[in-house]
Amino acid sequence: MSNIEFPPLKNDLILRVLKGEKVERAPVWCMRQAGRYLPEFRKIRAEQDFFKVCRTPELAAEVTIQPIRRYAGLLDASIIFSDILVIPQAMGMEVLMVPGKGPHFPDPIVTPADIDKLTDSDPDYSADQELKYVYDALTLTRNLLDGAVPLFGFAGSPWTLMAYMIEGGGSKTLAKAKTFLWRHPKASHELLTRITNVAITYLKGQIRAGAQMLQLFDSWAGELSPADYLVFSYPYLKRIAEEVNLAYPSIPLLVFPKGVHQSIIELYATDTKYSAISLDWTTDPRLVISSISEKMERIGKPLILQGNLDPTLLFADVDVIDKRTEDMCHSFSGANHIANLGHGMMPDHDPEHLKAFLQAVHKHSRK
Ligand SMILES: Cc1c2[nH]c(c1CCC(=O)O)Cc1[nH]c(c(CCC(=O)O)c1C)Cc1[nH]c(c(CCC(=O)O)c1C)Cc1[nH]c(c(C)c1CCC(=O)O)C2
Repeated sequence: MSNIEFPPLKNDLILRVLKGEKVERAPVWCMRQAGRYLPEFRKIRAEQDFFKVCRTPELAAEVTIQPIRRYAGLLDASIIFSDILVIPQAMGMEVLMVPGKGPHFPDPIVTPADIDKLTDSDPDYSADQELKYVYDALTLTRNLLDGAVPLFGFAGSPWTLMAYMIEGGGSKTLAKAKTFLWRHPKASHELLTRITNVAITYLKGQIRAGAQMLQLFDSWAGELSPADYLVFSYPYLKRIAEEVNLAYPSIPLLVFPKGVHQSIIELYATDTKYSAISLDWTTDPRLVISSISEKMERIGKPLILQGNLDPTLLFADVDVIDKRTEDMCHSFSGANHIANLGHGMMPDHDPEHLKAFLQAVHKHSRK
């Protein structure tokens, strides 16, 4: 935990759920809750480059707190405004955020020799130094939150980051990244190991700076077959949880392996140090709960699941949002539940519809 003294926490609902406690209602937050669907965010982005916001603690803190302010009393967690791609940047790669298009790497990894250009193998390399601006943003944000809600830190999974570093941006098929795996398995494992090492340092640094929980985003998990996932992604995420948990056993770790199969979700629940697993909307929580709750009881670990409303449901009418959120909350009964969307907020979502979702969770998840 952090040695810094912070304002006392006023809402610890999500932290109690993550300890396995039974609580009065499901805590709720949303992936990408700070973002372009909020006019107050667009106002800042109209004047500032995306990574400038990430690198300026005052701006990152302001944008992190915007949804907490707007939805006062309705959100139960904040997540530091940053991006998973700060790790590739911290390893020496250039990443631009192109308006309307998303992330762009002008000089992606094409051959195994390109891995040698990454800076993390330099003798005087320090991931903590490269990423200090995120630590500063976390410390400032935690102070400015004044204990309203706990603060998440996060990182991308090694596989998802490797895929971006090779694709050079978004992709429909990940053909380049996967071709690299098949052609260069040894270099792939070297790259994954190096990203893992930086991620572990980075996540521990986020805890020292004030992060109270951490989420690992494996957004491109579902692009790998279950067998390949067990070779190229799962072992690295497992190791991250082991090493962070060893250093800071009281900090809860969450993992979002988007699009994976049931068998992988079960492995995360039973065989890793992750406290909670975030489900996307294509997974039926009832199936996860019915197939593993007995085993979880035997091993003495609570089953804690996060999710999983289809984000496009926020485009529906508010009465539909209310009903579908009620169904969603019920589908998690039998597990400790953290309500969330099954993926992030979208730029054209209506802020009032997010409010309807948050209110519906408060209404329908009461025990
Ligand atoms: C894959 C991924 C990225 N970034 C992230 C992921 C994992 C989660 C997921 O799968 O969505 C994680 C992320 N990105 C951002 C956050 C901030 C915290 C929060 O959740 O509110 C978090 C946790 C801000 C952001 N990251 C980005 C934005 C929008 C960019 C802008 O302001 O112009 C925000 C608010 C940009 C980004 N960053 C990334 C992409 C693909 C894009 C473009 C998407 C788009 O344009 O909507 C990479």
